[in-house]
Amino acid sequence: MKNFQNTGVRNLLPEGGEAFYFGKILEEKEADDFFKQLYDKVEWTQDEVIIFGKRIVTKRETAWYGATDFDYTYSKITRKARLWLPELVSLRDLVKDITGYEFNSCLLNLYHSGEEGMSWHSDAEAELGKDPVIASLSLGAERKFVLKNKISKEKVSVVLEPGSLLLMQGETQKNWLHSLPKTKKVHEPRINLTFREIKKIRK
Ligand SMILES: O=C(O)CCC(=O)C(=O)O
Ligand SMILES: [Fe+2]
Repeated sequence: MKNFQNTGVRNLLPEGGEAFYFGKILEEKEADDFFKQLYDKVEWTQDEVIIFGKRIVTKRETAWYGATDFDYTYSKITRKARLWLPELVSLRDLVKDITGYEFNSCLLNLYHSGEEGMSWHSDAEAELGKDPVIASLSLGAERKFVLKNKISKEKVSVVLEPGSLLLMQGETQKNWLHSLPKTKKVHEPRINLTFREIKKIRK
């Protein structure tokens, strides 16, 4: 596991995991350009989720990309990942230069406004293996991201700026949940990319 403390990047979590906020790793213009390219080029799809037995189509849109067309299951539906776009390769490589980690897949989320968010969860799918490393890059609107300890319920929040990077590693997914709260204050869209390493690729 990599340590970033000596680079001046602080672990936001007091215990039980590591969440390093690197701040902006892209200049404003670059972040804007990536936002526009991805907004247009990514094959966004709305997810269907079953809540209280009812099939509901989420407003938030998602997409999976990666090195191969592996199968992934998301809210109980299995789909095939799409192959890397050039923009995603550039961002993946940038994240690798900064963190030292290699990733073979990326989940993208498009939140059209503050009315869309993501509820409490941890990224602990079996495909990711034990103690996954997840690099989260944000574009577009600034949004608050909150981590909550599963036992003590202690909360830690951070504002994810456009062009910024957050890295979760160690036992973060085991001990902490995270969410992107809805907010009435944000009217602009946001794209989030979470780079992940799928350990067992199913095709
Ligand atoms: O949009 C975000 O910042 C969080 C996304 C997230 O938690 C996920 O995709 O698992
Ligand atoms: Fe997540």
